Amino acid sequence: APCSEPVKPTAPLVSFLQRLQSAAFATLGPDGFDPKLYVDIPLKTDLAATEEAFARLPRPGGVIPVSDLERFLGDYFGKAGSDLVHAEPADFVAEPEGFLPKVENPKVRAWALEVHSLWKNLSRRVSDEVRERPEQHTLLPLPWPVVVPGSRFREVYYWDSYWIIRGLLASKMYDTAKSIVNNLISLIEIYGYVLNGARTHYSNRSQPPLLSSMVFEIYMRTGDLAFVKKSLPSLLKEHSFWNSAIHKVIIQDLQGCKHSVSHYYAMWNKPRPESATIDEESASNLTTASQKENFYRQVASTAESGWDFSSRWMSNSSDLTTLATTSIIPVDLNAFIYKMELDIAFFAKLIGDNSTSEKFLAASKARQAAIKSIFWNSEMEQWLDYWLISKSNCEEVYQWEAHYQNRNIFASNFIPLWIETYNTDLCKDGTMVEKVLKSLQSSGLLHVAGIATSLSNTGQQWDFPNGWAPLQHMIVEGLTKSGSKEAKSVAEDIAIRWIRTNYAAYMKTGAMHEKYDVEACGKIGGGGEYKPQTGFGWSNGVVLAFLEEFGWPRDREIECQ
Ligand SMILES: OC[C@H]1O[C@H](O[C@H]2O[C@H](CO)[C@@H](O)[C@H](O)[C@H]2O)[C@H](O)[C@@H](O)[C@@H]1O
Repeated sequence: APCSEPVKPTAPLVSFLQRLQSAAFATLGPDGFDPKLYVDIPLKTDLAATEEAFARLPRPGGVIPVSDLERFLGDYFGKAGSDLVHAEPADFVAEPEGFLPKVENPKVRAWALEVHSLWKNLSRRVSDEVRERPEQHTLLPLPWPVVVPGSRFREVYYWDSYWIIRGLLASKMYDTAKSIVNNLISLIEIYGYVLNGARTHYSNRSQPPLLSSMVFEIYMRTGDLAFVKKSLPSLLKEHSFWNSAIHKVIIQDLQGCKHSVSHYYAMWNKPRPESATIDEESASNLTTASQKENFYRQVASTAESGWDFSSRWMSNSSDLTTLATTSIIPVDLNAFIYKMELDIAFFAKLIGDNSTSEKFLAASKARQAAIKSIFWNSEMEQWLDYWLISKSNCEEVYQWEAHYQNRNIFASNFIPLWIETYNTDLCKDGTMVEKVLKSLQSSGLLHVAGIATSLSNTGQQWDFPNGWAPLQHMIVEGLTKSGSKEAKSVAEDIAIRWIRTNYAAYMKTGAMHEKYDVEACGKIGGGGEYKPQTGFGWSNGVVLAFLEEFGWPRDREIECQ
């Protein structure tokens, strides 16, 4: 699914930069080579002149000599990242009034203030050059100030922005938080959805849809109704995108009820421009053009999931070419869309649009029923991804079968806990939340330094032993709000472990990291296709959000125990 296989056209600039990337790879070799750099660099002059100069470069034996390549890069390109200039956020103050009132321990408070000050390092605005000559940049000219994840991730990313905003709200930087949302809204106005990231070549896919959650959190802090009113039309467009032909699948359950659910599906069937040399190598053993096209679509669709890459999407966890993301109905994606529906119903009611509110309340009820029928596994007390197994590639209605639920354990199996009505419903059943909690406790995911992404050590970055800030946050917040005392205390324990590991790694390396290794306190994560990154937007956001929620008493040690 689906029957049509859409592909977004590539911008001529991206095609050229990809050729440059491939030539640079031939010159420099794989050691320390980051293909993303070549699609991030801005042109100094027009594309035609740059292409002509590129064609004139000497190529003895088919390879450009290092010195010629370096000279060409210096003459014709700006530095990667030079098109987003540092811009101190106007609402940043060194110690905001009311900042983390429950953090009493002086060491933790001093560190939290350092993490808070990292917003200055990560804040940027798009340079005037990009607005004047957009055709010379892959960077998109976002209108408002931005906050980037950090290091090689020099541009705005969609789902990262949710946890960046959670941190900004703890830092009382409400205007910066709103600018981020306004930028994402500007993307919906142009493309109809929020892009994976703010570069042209990310326009063939989105990322986990958390825009409504960003608006919700900002509204809860600021009470800004005009902001909600401005956001609502874009949220409606985004909802249509995630329920349009490419993302929608119908599954009929055992009672004969048909459920509409969503999956990830990128409009792309070629190597990802930011990782083309890697994707081509991964596909090198595939023999036919259609096998390669299918693989590239699976790769891009996995990038849309945010979990790039993981055994979660592979039928053979040691073979990346078995990625089957478009054939999987992910439990977390449907939980996010369920939340989007609840949020839209809430916002519409706030601004007096009752008919939209009722329509989305009905949509949320249907999604809630679908989540229960398709994903819930009463034996394991978890929500499991559902695999679409069928002979034909584009069935209209899939028949649900129990053995197509993926019984492997992933942190995503617990993400519905994050959606508040799930908590309410779980609690109605008294012991239900305790059962899900027990299932989490016996899952093998809980470790000394946080929640592992999965149980399989595949070398992929969204697998064991890596722990990611967003996953810790959603599960901890879900347990905290569940109404169960026991769940809240487990949540606090996970948050404490996570804060300690972030602190220890920061003291050792002087940086916040993109991911951590949950097997040991203070150990950073690894694996995957690029070097571990620092900065780092969502990790900073989650630490600040945890410290705001749980505080840190004066007499509790912050060092690894
Ligand atoms: O360059 C390779 C891939 O990198 C991104 O994915 C990873 O970083 C993102 C930014 O922090 C994060 O949102 C994502 O969950 C990570 O896996 C990018 O999103 C991919 O599209 C890209 O191919």
